[in-house]
Amino acid sequence: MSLPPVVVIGAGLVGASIGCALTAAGYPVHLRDAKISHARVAASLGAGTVDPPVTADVDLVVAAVPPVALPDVIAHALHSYPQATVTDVGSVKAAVLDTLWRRELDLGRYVGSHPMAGSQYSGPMTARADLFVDRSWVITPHRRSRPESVARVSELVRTCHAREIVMDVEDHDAAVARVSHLPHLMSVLMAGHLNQVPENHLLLAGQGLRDVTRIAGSDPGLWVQIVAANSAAVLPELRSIQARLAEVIMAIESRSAADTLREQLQRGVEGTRRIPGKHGTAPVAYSQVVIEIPDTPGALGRLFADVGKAGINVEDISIEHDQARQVGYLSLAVTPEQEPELITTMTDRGWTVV
Ligand SMILES: NC(=O)c1ccc[n+]([C@@H]2O[C@H](COP(=O)([O-])OP(=O)(O)OC[C@H]3O[C@@H](n4cnc5c(N)ncnc54)[C@H](O)[C@@H]3O)[C@@H](O)[C@H]2O)c1
Ligand SMILES: O=C(O)C(=O)C[C@]1(C(=O)O)C=C[C@@H](O)C=C1
Repeated sequence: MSLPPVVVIGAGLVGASIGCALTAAGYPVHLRDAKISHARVAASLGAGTVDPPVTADVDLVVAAVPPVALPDVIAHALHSYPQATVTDVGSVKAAVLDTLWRRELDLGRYVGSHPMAGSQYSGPMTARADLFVDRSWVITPHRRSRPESVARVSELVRTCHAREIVMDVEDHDAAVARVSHLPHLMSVLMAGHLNQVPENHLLLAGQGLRDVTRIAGSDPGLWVQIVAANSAAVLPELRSIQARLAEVIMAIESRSAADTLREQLQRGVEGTRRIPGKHGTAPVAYSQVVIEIPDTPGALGRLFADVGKAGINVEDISIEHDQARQVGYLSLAVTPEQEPELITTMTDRGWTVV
């Protein structure tokens, strides 16, 4: 039996990634975007088709547009696809729902959601079918959401191989202020500070700086909307960090305050340990295997092929470029048990393990 059509409105990073995951699972996906070129690029990458669907057959609409456009797009979708459950993937939930309530719409078929996966990139070119694999995906039903619509969004989450978490909108917004929006602003402040660092000092940048600034490369147009929509939850978090920063400054200023500084550093260690592992389980300490790769076309592909042949499950990767030599360093995170096998396999295949 063929699966019912899904419409994805907004064929950017998140929308096109959902389109790719649904297409891979056999769903016919119809892509819509204010920029037809985005929908076409997404279609060419396997996210669906730009052809219009038969409206009455559509059973799910996913709104993946920037936060300010969400209320209009959701309201329009509820009207245009009368049989469909409508969900959105916006990063902030309460403001959108409040706007929809004020319009006095029948919201029974609307259930908000938010995949906790993305990147610093925008647009369909950066879409990936596996973006949501093992990531949390929050579903935020409201008091009028129909159970069958909630179930339809759950199925979307499962199809994208994500891990469902159900929350109400206020709790969701408080949580993302802490684990997404505040970290984003911290990264932005750190990266912005680099504008006053001379170039010869930047040459010394290692992985630490890259780790804390990656997300600062995100689209400011999107993030100004996210922070504005969640300002009530973000402000107390910022104030709390402001107080901690003042404590750190005082501790460093006053030579006798080493204990205060140590306390802050220890709090940091404890905080990192509280971040759950990939599957929502206790965090796992992975081993990092660093492999030197020549800066030549195809080198990365060959390396991944060799890792694949070894049958080793890589949990995370990062690449650092050597500023002076034409090489890069690929860091592969694997379980401590797999580390010796990976090192042996890669060395046998002629790679330099650093
Ligand atoms: N970027 C992330 O990491 C991330 C992660 C999870 C959720 N989100 C949320 O997902 C949504 C989309 O973010 P993104 O990163 O994919 O952005 P994006 O810029 O990559 O894609 C947004 C797409 O929506 C299109 N669009 C804009 N207004 C439209 C309208 N009125 N009608 C139809 N199409 C329209 C744009 O042309 C673009 O193709 C946002 O609400 C964001 O909060 C983002
Ligand atoms: O990994 C990243 O690049 C992200 O920042 C993704 C991230 C996050 O903070 O986790 C950013 C905003 C979204 O609303 C959801 C996910």
